[in-house]
Amino acid sequence: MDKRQFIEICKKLYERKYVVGSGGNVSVREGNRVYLTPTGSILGFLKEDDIAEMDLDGNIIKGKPTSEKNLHLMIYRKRDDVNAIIHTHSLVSTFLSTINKEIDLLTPEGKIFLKRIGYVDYFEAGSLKLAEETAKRDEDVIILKNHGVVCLGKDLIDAYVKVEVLEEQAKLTLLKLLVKE
Ligand SMILES: C[C@H](O)[C@@H](O)[C@@H](O)C(=O)COP(=O)(O)O
Ligand SMILES: [Zn+2]
Repeated sequence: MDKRQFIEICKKLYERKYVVGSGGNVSVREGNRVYLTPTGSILGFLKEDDIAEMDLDGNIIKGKPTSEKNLHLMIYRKRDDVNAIIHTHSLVSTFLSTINKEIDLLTPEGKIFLKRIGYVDYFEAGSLKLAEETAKRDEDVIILKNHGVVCLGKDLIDAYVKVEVLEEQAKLTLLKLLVKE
């Protein structure tokens, strides 16, 4: 696992304000091992040695993994094609979920990179129910109502691009709502 890239991506998510404070979490799967951000960590300040480790059965090998570890593990167990998961609190993507507005895929970027968006009702952060309901979806981009987003990728870069393109499509959707015809 490329720990340098893992840390770099986490830093980018923080610097570009897809998360603030200790929000958000990231994981990468390699074989039976899953590498995750530690619970309560600030993604912009992580060091390689902070990265927690689990196996797909849920055994903790190193550190204190994210409180959303069950969400990450349940998705990996169901989706062999997914090797990276990014959960953020992207502002506009999350805001639109608070007013029950779906995100329109308004440009080729959205159609090409996001394809379909799934929606999950509000369930308590870190709960098994949130993990179960999110893992039920078959999209690669999932909105967690009144909470944030989850983007799945074949690798970390793939998941990261989805986070960025999703927030751009959310901003376009908001602008469209604000502009009176
Ligand atoms: C309230 C939590 O921050 C929740 O939003 C969780 O989903 C999150 O984003 C960060 O939790 P961890 O620090 O446990 O990864
Ligand atoms: Zn969260």
